[in-house]
Amino acid sequence: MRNQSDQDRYSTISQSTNENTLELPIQGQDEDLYVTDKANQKILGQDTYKDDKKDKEPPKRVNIFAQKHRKNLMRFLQYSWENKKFLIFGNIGLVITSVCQISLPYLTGRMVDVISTDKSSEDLTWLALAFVTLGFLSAIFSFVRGYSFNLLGEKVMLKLRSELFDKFVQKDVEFYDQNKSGELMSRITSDTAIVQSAASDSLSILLRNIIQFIGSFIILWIISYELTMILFIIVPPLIIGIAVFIRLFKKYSKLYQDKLALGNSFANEAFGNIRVVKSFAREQKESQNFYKYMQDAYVYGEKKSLLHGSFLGIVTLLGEGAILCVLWYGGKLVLEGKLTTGQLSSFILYTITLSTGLLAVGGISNQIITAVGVSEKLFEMMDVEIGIKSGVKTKNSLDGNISFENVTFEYPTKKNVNVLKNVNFEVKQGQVVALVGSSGSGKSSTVSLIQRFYDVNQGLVKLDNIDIKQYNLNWVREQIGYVSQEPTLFSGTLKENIVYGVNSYTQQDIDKALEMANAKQFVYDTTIFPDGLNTLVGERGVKLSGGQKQRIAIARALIKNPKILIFDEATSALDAESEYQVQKAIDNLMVHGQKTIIVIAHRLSTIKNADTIIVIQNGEVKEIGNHKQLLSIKDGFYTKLIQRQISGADEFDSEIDTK
Ligand SMILES: Nc1ncnc2c1ncn2[C@@H]1O[C@H](COP(=O)(O)OP(=O)(O)OP(=O)(O)O)[C@@H](O)[C@H]1O
Repeated sequence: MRNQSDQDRYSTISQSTNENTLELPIQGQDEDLYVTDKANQKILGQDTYKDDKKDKEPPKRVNIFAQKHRKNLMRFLQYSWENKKFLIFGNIGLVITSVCQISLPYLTGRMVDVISTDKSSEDLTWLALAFVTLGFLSAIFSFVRGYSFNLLGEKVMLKLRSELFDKFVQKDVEFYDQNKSGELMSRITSDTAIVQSAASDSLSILLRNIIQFIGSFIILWIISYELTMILFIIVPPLIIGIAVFIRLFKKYSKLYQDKLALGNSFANEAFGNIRVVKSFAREQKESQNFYKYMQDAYVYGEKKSLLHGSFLGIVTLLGEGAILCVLWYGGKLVLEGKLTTGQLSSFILYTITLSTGLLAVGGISNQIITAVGVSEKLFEMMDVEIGIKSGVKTKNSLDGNISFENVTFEYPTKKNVNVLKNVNFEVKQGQVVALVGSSGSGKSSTVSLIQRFYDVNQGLVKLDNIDIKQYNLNWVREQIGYVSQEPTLFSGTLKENIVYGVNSYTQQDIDKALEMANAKQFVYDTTIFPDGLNTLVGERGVKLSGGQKQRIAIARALIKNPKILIFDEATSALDAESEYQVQKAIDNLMVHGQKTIIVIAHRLSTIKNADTIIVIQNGEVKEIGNHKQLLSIKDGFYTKLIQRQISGADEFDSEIDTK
């Protein structure tokens, strides 16, 4: 039995994914089956992101003949056309193997006639030689086709994936406010794979099957129109049966995928929060819950199996019935001398080719339609315009003066909520400024504007008295060093993390940055890090303590020698020693006074040391001044804030000096 919280979590995930629909391509003949299976796997892989993003749209089926979709189809075919050599070779291989394969039933029929009627061993040898030649040709060109199309697919995927990453990584921060990283990841991995298979061989295979279908039909008609008429009686119910099966199979596949998606979502959450899982000793419970999700999927798996089995049974029955009818009626025609035994054999083989072609056309076209739908979303995201346009201005060096003039700002994802309202302040070069205010008052938003992650709605943000929009965007960001509250490192070595933002550096630069960040001692302490700078930090720097991470992040910001340094002081519990070490690093920098330093300050010691304190409440600047000046305002915001901190009795209580 699920307990209540499990049920809540279960139903939340259920609601989040049930809206998603998946289309499963049907299956056709050998290679088409392979392609279709690939597509299934890709669609299956996509579930991971479906869970990540509740409102992630499923791959859409679209009418590819509508002008918009045709344009889209042409756009992704463009990726194939860039590698036309492989496309052409693949298609040559495809056509030659198709011609060979379509000739084989005819040769088989001729051989039967030679054996049973002509009884000429010379003809038989020639026919056998022709058979072998076609077989060889077929094998060689199958290789050409397989190799070319697969390589083409890889090339398309390489281009598409790197292009997507490149486009995504350049988008505004706003883009990341709107799209979850899980979704972007799956766009790059799963969606591209779906598009790739359609862009490489699906269209060619579709074309080949259509040709084979029409070709077989014409040959059948030429061999015996009477017998072909018999097929007209059998084929329609077969097509209807297949259509019904596909419908049902899709329905259950979708439900199966949905259940799998729930399981994936659950597993993602469990692995992502593994520390919480362990600290509550929930491993077994999580395993049991995961099993339940899988069991739910299994129920539909069972239904699919039954359906699949029934389908095979019915198709076999109808197929064999068709062959029996052809044999019976065809046999009569042979006995009446209207048909040879060989022609009857060819007829049967062409009937098989015709039906597999029919199945494959359905499967592949479904796959292409799905791919066009997927690519539509991909291209749409790729084309999202970058709102933050770079200016052109740069300077030899920035002095570090910052000013906000009547700045009003709302987040693009939260229209009509002014996060900053008519904000005015000025920071002179080399000053240390503390931004203080209660949670949600707008401190981080202010520093986001200084880094031009967003543009203001009204007013101006100026650097050295010039509108920030006039500057080259990369140049502006190069002038600013930023250390976030919970600094994130990249997996790699300590050194790679420190030099992350600079193209050239010397060992002295690293050492200086480490020293200023108060990190040199621990980095070079071989009892802690035997590999020194070459120590691998693990994913997101998990192998480092909070304080160590913070100091490496400070060194990373300092090595580029920025004119403006922005700190978001950590509020999360660093142990006393780590906090002391980080604080020492910050104090070091504040003393230097060569940089403009903006600290989103939480600790009184930092606040007190600042030249200027800017008090922000509800997005408005309420007070500006130094510690003493602000404390002298009776009932002032700052005074109250400090008093609240004292009564809150957290980190300030031992240091507070309100005199
Ligand atoms: N990316 C965002 N998209 C939409 N709204 C946001 C975003 N970031 C912050 N906000 C909203 O803007 C307001 C100000 O947030 P901000 O992070 O600037 O506050 P803060 O003073 O830095 O808070 P804290 O001290 O808790 O970090 C809050 O109401 C917050 O919900």
